[in-house]
Amino acid sequence: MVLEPIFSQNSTSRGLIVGNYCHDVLMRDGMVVAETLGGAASFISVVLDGLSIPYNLIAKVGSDFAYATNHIPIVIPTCKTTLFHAYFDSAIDTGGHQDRVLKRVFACDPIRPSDLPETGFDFGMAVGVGGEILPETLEQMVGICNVVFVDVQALIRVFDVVDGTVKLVGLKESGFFHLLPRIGVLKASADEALFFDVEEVRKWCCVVVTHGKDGCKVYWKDGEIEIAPFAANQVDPTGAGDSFLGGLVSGLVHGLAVPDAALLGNFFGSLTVGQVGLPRLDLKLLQIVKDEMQKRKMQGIVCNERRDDELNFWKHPGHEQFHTSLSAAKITPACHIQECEWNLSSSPRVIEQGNKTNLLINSAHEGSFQSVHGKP
Ligand SMILES: Nc1ncnc2c1ncn2[C@@H]1O[C@H](COP(=O)(O)OP(=O)(O)O)[C@@H](O)[C@H]1O
Ligand SMILES: O=P([O-])([O-])O[C@@H]1[C@@H](O)[C@H](O)[C@@H](O)[C@H](O)[C@@H]1O
Repeated sequence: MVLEPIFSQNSTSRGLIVGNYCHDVLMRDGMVVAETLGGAASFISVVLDGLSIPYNLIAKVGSDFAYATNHIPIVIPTCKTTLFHAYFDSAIDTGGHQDRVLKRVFACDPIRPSDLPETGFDFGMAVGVGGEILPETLEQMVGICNVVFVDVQALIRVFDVVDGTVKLVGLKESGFFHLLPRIGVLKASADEALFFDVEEVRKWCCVVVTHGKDGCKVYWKDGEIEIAPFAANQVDPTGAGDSFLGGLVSGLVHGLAVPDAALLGNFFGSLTVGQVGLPRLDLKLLQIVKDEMQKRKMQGIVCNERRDDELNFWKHPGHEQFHTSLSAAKITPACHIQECEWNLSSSPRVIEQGNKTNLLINSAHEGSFQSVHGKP
């Protein structure tokens, strides 16, 4: 298992995030309800910035790119920014992603090995959304990063040639399969995990499967463990997995054991589904999270003091308390979690400009904001 190197790092570890930013347009029953900055790289940035983890980010966009971001992307003047249209159908609302049809409308340039810096990184994150990560790019990443985290969506998404509908192919057919023994963690949603054999892949790398409102499960060569979710009022599932990965990696970089880091992943995933687009993280909340992470270290659960990689996969005493403390942070009155009081089935239109979000209240929806409290 190639996870050990990250345990020997500390919060000054430098990461490399690779994946394009994109424009996301969310539609409900044929109507545009929100336009937001997207791309796994942008969701992950929010979490890493919030937890003060330094990183370089390689993303490409077109000259139409509409947002201000902390990390400036490479602008390709001859391309448009990758654009996704996500169609939600309120007639089949399962509270997750199953009701969504996702179409890639434009694809910006792929990220090639020559786009990556030559210097070494403590960790890398291969987090493409529109097919921009090539096998040779991932190969280069595993060469320059001590440990690489991969979102399987970067490897197995294919796009219908006529209308861009996102489909998935088996990991074996993806052209990336041979690289699995060289990566640290493969993250997949439950739907994506159907496209590879977890029992086979866990022999080569740690596999984390996310289960929406039910949390996640971590598999490694000799064991597996379920990690409890956090309650959330889901209004938009987009980017939950990306924020999850940001939380998981941040936890590991800060020296948490794998179950605690995965819990942090669940925490940021739950914050993301409560908002449309990128999560807006309250500074007070982030400070509480950092303090709680620090407490976990003080309890002696410091992975970078352990040389036994295997031990880092099991829950240590205090894990449940860590969950309780993070849950409490979400409902601390001082922390203004900006969860929306409406969901995509009955929502005002949200337009993000720069890094600000505007709600354009459509008069047809006035007075019809749908409370999502009590939704699964
Ligand atoms: N409705 C929800 N309530 C609470 N947490 C959620 C919810 N949906 C997602 N999450 C959190 O976000 C993580 C990723 O969500 P999931 O839907 O599994 O991934 P993806 O966004 O990649 O499809 C989950 O493991 C969970 O921790
Ligand atoms: O995780 P998920 O919601 O299936 O997939 C998402 C895409 O649909 C979206 O276009 C993009 O902005 C997100 O970063 C993420 O990749």
